[in-house]
Amino acid sequence: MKLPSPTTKSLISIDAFVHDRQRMLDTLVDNLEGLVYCNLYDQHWTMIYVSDGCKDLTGYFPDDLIFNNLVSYEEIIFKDDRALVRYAIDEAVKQGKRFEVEYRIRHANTDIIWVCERGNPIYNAKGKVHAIEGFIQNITQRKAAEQSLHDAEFRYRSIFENAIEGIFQTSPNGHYLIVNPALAKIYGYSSPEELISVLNNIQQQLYVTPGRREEFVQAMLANQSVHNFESLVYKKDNSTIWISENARMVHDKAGNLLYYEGTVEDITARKNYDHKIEHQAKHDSLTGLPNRYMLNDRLQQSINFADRYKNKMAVAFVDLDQFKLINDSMGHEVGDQLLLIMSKRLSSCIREVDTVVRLGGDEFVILLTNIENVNDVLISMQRVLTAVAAPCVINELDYVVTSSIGISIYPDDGIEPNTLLKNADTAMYKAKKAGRNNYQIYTQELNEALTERVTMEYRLRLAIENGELLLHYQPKVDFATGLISGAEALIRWQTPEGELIPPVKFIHIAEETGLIESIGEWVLIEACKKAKELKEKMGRPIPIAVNVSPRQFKQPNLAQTIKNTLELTNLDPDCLELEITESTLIDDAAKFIQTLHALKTIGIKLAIDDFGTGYSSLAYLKDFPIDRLKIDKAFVSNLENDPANTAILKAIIVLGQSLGMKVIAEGVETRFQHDYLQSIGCDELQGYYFSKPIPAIEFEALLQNQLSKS
Ligand SMILES: Nc1nc2c(ncn2[C@@H]2O[C@H](COP(=O)(O)O[C@H]3[C@@H](O)[C@H](n4cnc5c(=O)[nH]c(N)nc54)O[C@@H]3COP(=O)(O)O)[C@@H](O)[C@H]2O)c(=O)[nH]1
Repeated sequence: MKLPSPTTKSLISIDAFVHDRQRMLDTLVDNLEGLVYCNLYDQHWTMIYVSDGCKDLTGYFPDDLIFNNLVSYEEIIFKDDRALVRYAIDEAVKQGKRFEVEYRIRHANTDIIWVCERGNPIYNAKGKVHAIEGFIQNITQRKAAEQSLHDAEFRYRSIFENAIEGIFQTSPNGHYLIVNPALAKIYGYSSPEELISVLNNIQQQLYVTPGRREEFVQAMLANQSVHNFESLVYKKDNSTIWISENARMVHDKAGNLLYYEGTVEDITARKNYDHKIEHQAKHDSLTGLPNRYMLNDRLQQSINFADRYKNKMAVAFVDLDQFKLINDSMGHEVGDQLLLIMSKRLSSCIREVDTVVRLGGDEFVILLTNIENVNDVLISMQRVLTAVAAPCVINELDYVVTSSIGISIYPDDGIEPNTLLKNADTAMYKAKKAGRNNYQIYTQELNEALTERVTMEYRLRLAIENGELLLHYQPKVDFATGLISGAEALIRWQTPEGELIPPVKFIHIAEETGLIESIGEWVLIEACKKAKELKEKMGRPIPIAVNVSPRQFKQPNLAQTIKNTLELTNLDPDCLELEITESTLIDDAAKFIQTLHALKTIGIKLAIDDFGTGYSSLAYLKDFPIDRLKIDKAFVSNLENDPANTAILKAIIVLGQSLGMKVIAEGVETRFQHDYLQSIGCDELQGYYFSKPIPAIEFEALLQNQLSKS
């Protein structure tokens, strides 16, 4: 096929096509979002061609810029950026390359606009640059976005770099990917880089507890994150600190685990403080020994141990015998030192696996574990007795204290911690009773005695409330006249069932529990009322003696109570006598004498009861403002069989009378005893020979009988 030769018509259509193409390009260029230009390579960037986009970009019409009619492009470029633009273009010209430069221009409305200019130099036939052509685009929005991204990045970097908490990313296989300076510092490294390169196996190098990293990973898998994951970790220098980690898992879009990221806080100070507080709560502040709070824990542990190894454990309740006396008389400083010494001695008597607990005051508990043979416990306790009783020097003075120890054995004497403690306490009580400085093992009989005692205490409280107590009176007879010279009021407990309980069965319980104080007051009032009544009925004073127990005697307000009672009952003081046993002075003789004088000033009579059996030193006797010595019945009752007693009786009578006291013998049961005592000059007698203690009404009848005969 032959091609048609060009005709005039076809030449016209080619022109038209060329023209159309130019128009299309012009349209395209003018509609571009930006400015297409061609300028001279001169100092004004003199524009020789500017597309219509000029107006939108710069606010100027193209004609304003062409040949710098109104403004040159150099002037439109933001002043501070002009050098930058020139440098970029100069470099491109030098190297014959395209250029791209971002800078600011000032819009005709004075706004600053970011633009990106891309262009290239145009060379003439001699290879000299005579123009630049290119495209300038508004990039203000992109720049703003970049800026805010940059700002945000800067802020986050600043947080990362300056955070106090450590921040990390770690790979699932235990390598650090990124750490901040704070984490490096927490772990003792000079920089994050050093940490990442040295600490390259978290599992082995970081955690003190083996398997802790595994626990971290497990916790992560379970919850996708960990919170307050506290661990002891090694620092670079191998010292340890406590940290708390909060971290989460980070996955890619496909759900694959990328890394863990989280924070680390050094909580060593808090942990130490918590530890200190916990230690304080569980230990005695003076001795540092575990305290009562810890006892149950340790006791339960020992029991568990005994169960596991099928053997026994022992609970020993240790009470220091003379501690209170030393503490009260020498002051708390000496008391504290004594306790410190004792706690060390106790600790030195036991094995590492055993525990000494200070319950408070002078009470300690020793827990002995892994006992194969109870004899071993006794050997340990003998060691304790010996260690405690060794003299200790405090402020250059020697102090000696002993201990009373009660022992209970698991499981023989109880399987519950409380039962074991209670039973050891019961046994300790028995050790005290047995004269102190000894140990006692708990027995069932001991428990029964204790139960009886507790029951008795309960019943006694009820008896006081229900008015079941009453007084019997035992006459005292004057040897010289044969007349009743007074009486001793002796308490009885009449139960609703009609049983008459003698005082030996309950006075000691009242004394131990403190009930004696209210009982004593009641006895005093009853006895004073009776003495007042008898004086009125008989027309002469019939003094009544009441027994004052050691605990009552130590009441600071005893003298005042007596004064009040005398006032209340309107009784003359010389119609009341107090009988005080010798054992009352055992603790503090000076205080004893001081109280006697306070009582004496009231005008009442005072008698030393059970004289000869107690501890009163004869040297003291002369200082006692005493009216009567009452010879203990032990010297009287055996008179017939033990003639040695005659010498003692004679001596007491001579001694008492020479000190201006009357001497009365109690427990006189036979004619022989009566006659003998009379023959050696005893002043008065009291005993079954004349009368047993009898109800008030019978005593009155006796008095009436004597009165009618006189
Ligand atoms: N604090 C208080 N103690 C009191 C009170 N009432 C009594 N008591 C004390 O109880 C102990 C026992 O008293 P009791 O059973 O009443 O025995 C007294 C007499 O019955 C007994 N006695 C008297 N004569 C004879 C005798 O010839 N033979 C003999 N075997 N016993 C006899 O002696 C007891 C009186 O002793 P004492 O007090 O030492 O004078 C006793 O210790 C009482 O003190 C009270 O109210 N408060």
